[in-house]
Amino acid sequence: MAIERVAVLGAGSWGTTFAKVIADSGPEVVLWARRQDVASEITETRVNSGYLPGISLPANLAATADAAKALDGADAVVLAVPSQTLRVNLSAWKELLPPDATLVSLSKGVELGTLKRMSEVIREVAGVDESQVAVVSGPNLAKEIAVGQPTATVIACTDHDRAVDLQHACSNSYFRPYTNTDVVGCELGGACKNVIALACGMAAGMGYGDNTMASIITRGLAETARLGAALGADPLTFAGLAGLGDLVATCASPLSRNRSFGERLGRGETLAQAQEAAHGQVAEGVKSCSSIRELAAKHGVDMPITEGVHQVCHDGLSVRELGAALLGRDRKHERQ
Ligand SMILES: NC(=O)c1ccc[n+]([C@@H]2O[C@H](COP(=O)([O-])OP(=O)(O)OC[C@H]3O[C@@H](n4cnc5c(N)ncnc54)[C@H](O)[C@@H]3O)[C@@H](O)[C@H]2O)c1
Ligand SMILES: O=P(O)(O)OC[C@H](O)CO
Repeated sequence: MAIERVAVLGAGSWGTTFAKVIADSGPEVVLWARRQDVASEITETRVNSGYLPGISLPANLAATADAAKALDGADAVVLAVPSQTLRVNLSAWKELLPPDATLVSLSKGVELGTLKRMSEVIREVAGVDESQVAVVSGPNLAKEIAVGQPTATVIACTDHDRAVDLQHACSNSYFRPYTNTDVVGCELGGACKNVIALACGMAAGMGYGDNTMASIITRGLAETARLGAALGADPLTFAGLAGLGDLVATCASPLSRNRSFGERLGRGETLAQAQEAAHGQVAEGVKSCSSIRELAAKHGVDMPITEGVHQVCHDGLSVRELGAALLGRDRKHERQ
């Protein structure tokens, strides 16, 4: 089914950027903003200055603070809120969802408490089959895409035809989406890389260079792939855009909120100071390190970097102690 009208719920960095990507690809887009002043600013000036200063949004992108208006007649509903808030937000929108619309998750995280992936939360709250839920994940730093820098991504859905419809709706001269049916692998790649980026940031903040970075990225990918194997993901997904691609972009970029957050901790700032510097924007890994750690324990998977990041963020371990703990572990084979 051709997608002609899309609702994007969440007007933060990625929600606003992805709304622009779709509008630049052809469909009509209505962007829902939690705050009326953000919706009004976009309507009146075509700019969301709080999240994407200087970026002019296209004419086929409308904004509203009324979710019913955004959702009316939508062929696809894109969910662009922080992962730990998805359940509450979606519960409020549930009765307004058009029955056959593709529900698309942009959020990268694992829910605290339930240990569910975002597509699982969507299925549960909206009461839909897995074939109706898609996930977008890849090396997608919003600020680069907003200025039209070339980027690829993955649209994962167990229903390949639905993924292809969505692929058509967001393909343009600067954005190239690939499809994949491995929803589990794509979601785990997106959630876990935030935690690994925190660790890379900590190392950078301590003054360590590229060898340390590459070591954390590679061993971070190894532990992500181990969790994926336990949860039935396709191992090859982790060598793709939603695995290695996103991991490299997030761990290396000063634009990443997770990496920047970790860097502040590495320089000796407290969690509260790093949180204040984020100006209300989410560094998803700070919460997801706990849910991913718990998910790994539940499945008997060893994730030492995730464990260490959790201890730094929530148990008072210092970044120096984390480095020593990781290097002091038992020696082992690379593929264990
Ligand atoms: N920014 C990026 O480059 C990027 C890229 C890919 C994926 N993501 C993922 O997309 C999701 C959204 O990220 P973002 O960058 O748009 O985040 P953001 O912090 O920039 O914006 C979050 C948006 O959600 C809204 N929101 C609704 N309910 C909320 C609540 N209870 N608490 C806080 N905000 C609430 C906010 O008003 C805001 O519009 C995250 O899971 C993130 O990991 C982000
Ligand atoms: O800014 P971050 O760390 O949330 O990362 C943004 C995107 O997920 C990169 O793909």
